[in-house]
Amino acid sequence: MSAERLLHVQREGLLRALCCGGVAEMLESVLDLLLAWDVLQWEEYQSVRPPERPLCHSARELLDLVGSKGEVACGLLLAALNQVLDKAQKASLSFGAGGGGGQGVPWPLPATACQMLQMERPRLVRRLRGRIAAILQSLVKSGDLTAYECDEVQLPIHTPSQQARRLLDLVQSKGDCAAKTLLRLLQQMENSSMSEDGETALPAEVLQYHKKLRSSVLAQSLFLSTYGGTGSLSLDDVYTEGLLEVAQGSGEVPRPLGLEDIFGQVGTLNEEADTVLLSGEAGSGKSTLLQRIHLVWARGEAFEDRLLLFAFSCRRLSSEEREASLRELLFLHCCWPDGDQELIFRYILDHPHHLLFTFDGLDEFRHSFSDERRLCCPTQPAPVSTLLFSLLQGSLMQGVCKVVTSRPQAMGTPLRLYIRKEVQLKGFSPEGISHFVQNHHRDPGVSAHVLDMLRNNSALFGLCHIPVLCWIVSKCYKELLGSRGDRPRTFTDVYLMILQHFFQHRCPQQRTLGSSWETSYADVALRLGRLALWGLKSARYVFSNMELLRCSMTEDDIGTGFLVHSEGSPGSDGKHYEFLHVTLQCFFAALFVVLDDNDSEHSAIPELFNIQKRQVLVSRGCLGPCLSSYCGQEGEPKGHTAKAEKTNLQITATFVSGLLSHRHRGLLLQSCPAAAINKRFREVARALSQGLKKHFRSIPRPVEGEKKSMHAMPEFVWLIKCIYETQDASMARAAVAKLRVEHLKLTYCNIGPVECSALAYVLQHLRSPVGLQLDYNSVGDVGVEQLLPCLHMCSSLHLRNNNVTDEGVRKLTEKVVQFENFLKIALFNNKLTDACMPYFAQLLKAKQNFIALRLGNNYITAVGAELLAEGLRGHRSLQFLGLWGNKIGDNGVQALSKALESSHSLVWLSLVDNGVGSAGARALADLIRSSHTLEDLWLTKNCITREGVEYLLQALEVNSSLKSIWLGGNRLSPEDVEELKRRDNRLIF
Ligand SMILES: Nc1ncnc2c1ncn2[C@@H]1O[C@H](COP(=O)(O)OP(=O)(O)OP(=O)(O)O)[C@@H](O)[C@H]1O
Repeated sequence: MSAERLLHVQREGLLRALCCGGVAEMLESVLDLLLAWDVLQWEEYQSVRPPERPLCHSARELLDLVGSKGEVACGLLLAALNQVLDKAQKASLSFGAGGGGGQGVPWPLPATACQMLQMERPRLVRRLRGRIAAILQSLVKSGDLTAYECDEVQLPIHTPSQQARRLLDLVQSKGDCAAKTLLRLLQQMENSSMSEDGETALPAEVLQYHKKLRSSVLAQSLFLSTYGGTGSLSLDDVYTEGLLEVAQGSGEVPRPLGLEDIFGQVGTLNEEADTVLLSGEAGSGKSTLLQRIHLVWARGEAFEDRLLLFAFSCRRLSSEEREASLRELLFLHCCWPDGDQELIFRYILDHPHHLLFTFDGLDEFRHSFSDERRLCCPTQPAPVSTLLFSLLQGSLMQGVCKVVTSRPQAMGTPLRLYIRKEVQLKGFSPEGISHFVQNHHRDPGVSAHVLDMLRNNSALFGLCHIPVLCWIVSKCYKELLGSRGDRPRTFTDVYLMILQHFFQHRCPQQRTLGSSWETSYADVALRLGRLALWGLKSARYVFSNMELLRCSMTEDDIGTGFLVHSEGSPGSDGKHYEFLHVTLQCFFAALFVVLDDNDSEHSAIPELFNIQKRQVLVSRGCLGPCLSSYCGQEGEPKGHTAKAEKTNLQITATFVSGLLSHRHRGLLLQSCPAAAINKRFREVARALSQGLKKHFRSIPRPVEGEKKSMHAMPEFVWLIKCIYETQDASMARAAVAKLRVEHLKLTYCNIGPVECSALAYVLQHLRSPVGLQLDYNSVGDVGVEQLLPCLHMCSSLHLRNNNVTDEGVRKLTEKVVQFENFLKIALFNNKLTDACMPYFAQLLKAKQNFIALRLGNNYITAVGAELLAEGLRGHRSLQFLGLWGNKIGDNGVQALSKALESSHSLVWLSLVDNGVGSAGARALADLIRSSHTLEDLWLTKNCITREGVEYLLQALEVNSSLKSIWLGGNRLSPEDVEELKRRDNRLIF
């Protein structure tokens, strides 16, 4: 279709995209390109540009104007739109052949500096954005601009991009001399990486503000809040590096990152966006990591290019009900300037690249994201939600780096569009756990004891990968050492331990929780639980004194230690409190759901578990009536709808399952009648069974020739975790009794060791074996160990990208060697070395029905290949062997080929990117000669020369089963390739 026609038929969609969110930036960026490509003349540009006219008028006029200029102009407009619009906006539009972005057009070189300003306009706008004040100052000094013109350019109603455009227009109107000065100044600044202030020193007021901000951030970040502000444990003493990875989809292989990488290029998905998302499950350490960033910045140990750091808590921002401008937000919420406010704010606006904004806990922000209103003006008051979202998506303070933390599921698609990159926090590694415990217990005897105990209880060790649980376990080590009988292995077990710890701390003479529960603390737990649940259902995590009173909380209740002081929102009166950690709030909420007997007619359980009805729960469901009498009205600010955070409700439901389990019945029965407990347990069982059935019903019919497969969603994993908490084998058996699939896919489901324990607990009851695909998770060696109990029901195990090491392989192979059904392993992209090759060799020797071994992208060398060859020699069933991206070289290939010569089963062999040369090719030729089964041989990206290919060709003469040898990326000239292709079309380059 012609460009003219495309413009015509898509007019409505194009207008919508150009006016998206009522912000002019999209249209103005398109205009920049059209001006640069000479599609628009200067006068035409002036006549269509906003803000001289309403945005939609400008957009319509632009389409009309370009439409009247013919096919080429229309093509270039489409190309400009293709460059400027984001992925989601482009999804429903077509850009025709000009969609390449106008980059192939041979533009003449600019003859004058003014022409340069015009032709380079889009890039210059970007380059100027953070340097406007400095450039203006220099241009005034050089006499090219007046102070009045300077002020005009910098009017605060304009965004930095608009200011850059106004500056360019102004300088262009002054002529070539001014244009040359501007280009020179910009170049000088970039070359010397000078600050935006050019040669002028930082104003004294700004310096003073910087110092004040530093000391305030330092004071706030020195101690970990979990410790109830006791100040006894500084962040320095206890901080342990967590595992950080860039999210999938960035095209990069995940590798552990350091703090600096959060701000670097690695993993960038969207160059134009400024917001970095730091995501992780509950308690994985997001807030602590942010606190670490604050601390090292405040001490001047890192991120020195960020002069000012503004740290926000979304929890606190949530309770801000007044409208505020950006200026108020910065000064009131972060640090009040003692000096000239005007000057400091001006500095902030002019130096976006010197600022860092952090927003902790976006999942705790009570208001939904809305794209309807975007704010550009930094002095205009607006609801805090509008301010926050305008900052995150960049219409406000473009160019400022923002880091926002959130649980993964809480970050909806609309906001994800504005994410520069996502960095995932995966909790502690096994070494991290040891490090944390040693930091926590400076007495080496105690830490060794705790670690020993963890090593002997792998389910608990798995839980400790989540830092908040590691903290609880370390804190409650005495309770743990004293625990007899049932060893703690579930979330609920661990949280009951902290309950016991705090209550016992209040009343040391009572030795066990059992004896004190009913008499002393059941009422306290109920009051805390009521407050906790009320908070969760309306996404409240900070409570005023008044709210505590409404839930009948006493000073003594507060003294138990589960609530800690919180700052509340600025300007709010009286003391404020929050739970030690939000997961503890979930635990108390669960206690309330399980124990409260005031309203036995209305059980909260069905709603808590029912995913679809969950929004109802927030506004008017069963939890509403049973709580409102205690806590009064919701008190939502007008125009806002609060939303309960779904993962917190899921965590609460998980605890409800655990508390109702038979193991903890004794405890509950002291405060609640048995009939009520039994009824609630039945409700949980029903809800879980219905939830799973819903998943099973959604399994599509298998495509012909393919296995029946279920791609599980994170919600499925949550249901399985609830079943694990119940520790009820019959429930686990019933859960999968009707699951009839051959393949269970759980990729990208945030599966760590804890989830592995739960999966194994349930999947061991499957009726027939499944292929279990756990690619792209964080299973690790501990997770592998947790999976062992279900491997007899697995036909294959896929663990691509899961941090598995040789130790994990040892445990895995030792186990699966006994299982007849187990036929395939895929461990692409893990941390395997030569040391685990004897385990695979042994597996192959012992299992003569094994089919596929895929070990690509690990650290296997010739030594490992030789060890593996031991197992391959004489093996009778292996069909697929994948060693892509290792370093086995010629020697390794020689050993493998020799061992495989006797194989009557091998169909597919991959040795891509392994440093294989012609000697290796010669060895493979022998294998080809002897094999009657091999069909595909992958040798791409090696260093095979012409000589090596000749060996392969000779062997092909006597082999008719081989269908293809892939040879692209070897040491062959284009002429060689052409000739070789002709000699045998099974050679593919
Ligand atoms: N890197 C770390 N070093 C030491 N302790 C840590 C670390 N990360 C987390 N912790 C411990 O775990 C607790 C919970 O961590 P944090 O609050 O940072 O998790 P989170 O991911 O923000 O949780 P949520 O999503 O539930 O708010 C901390 O208070 C601290 O005790």
